[in-house]
Amino acid sequence: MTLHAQTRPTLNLVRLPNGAGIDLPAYETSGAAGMDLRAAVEAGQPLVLSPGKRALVPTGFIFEVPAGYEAQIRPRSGLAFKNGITCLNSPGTIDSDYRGEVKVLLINLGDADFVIERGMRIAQMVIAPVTQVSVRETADTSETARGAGGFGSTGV
Ligand SMILES: O=c1ccn([C@H]2C[C@H](O)[C@@H](COP(=O)(O)OP(=O)(O)OP(=O)(O)O)O2)c(=O)[nH]1
Ligand SMILES: [Mg+2]
Repeated sequence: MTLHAQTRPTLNLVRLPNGAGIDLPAYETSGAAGMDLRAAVEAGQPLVLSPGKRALVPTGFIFEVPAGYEAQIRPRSGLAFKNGITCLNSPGTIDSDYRGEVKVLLINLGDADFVIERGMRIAQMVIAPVTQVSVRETADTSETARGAGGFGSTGV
């Protein structure tokens, strides 16, 4: 089901000079969680990512993430599966008070050069609500059945 447009928060964005002609971030299907982001590398000067290398890829936009939300930059599964391309800091966090260009930190975990052309869809961005908490130091915690068990404590 498509979230009705009137109930959607608005993502204001500013196009930077290097973003000229780049498609706006968009949901590729009606129920998509993420909007695809495109590489704003220079036309005719593709970025070649060799195996094991990483690069900060510009998107050409400043996003004004609404207060109370964050933007998560996540890999595209197709690029990950076919080419070993992923976001090194996945999910990347775009703060609602960030006013710089959004960039995508890609790494090539595959075994071949990966060529990033201008306009290529390199990652996806999910807008998600966040909660900020007040921090209070206490002497002890409440007791639970789990206690300090973790990291496989419940078995396989
Ligand atoms: O994939 C990313 C991750 C972050 N950012 C931008 C937006 C974000 O709001 C800012 C800071 O990101 P983060 O908090 O993850 O990085 P940091 O290393 O903690 O830097 P800072 O000290 O600036 O917070 O950098 C991006 O453009 N792309
Ligand atoms: Mg930070």
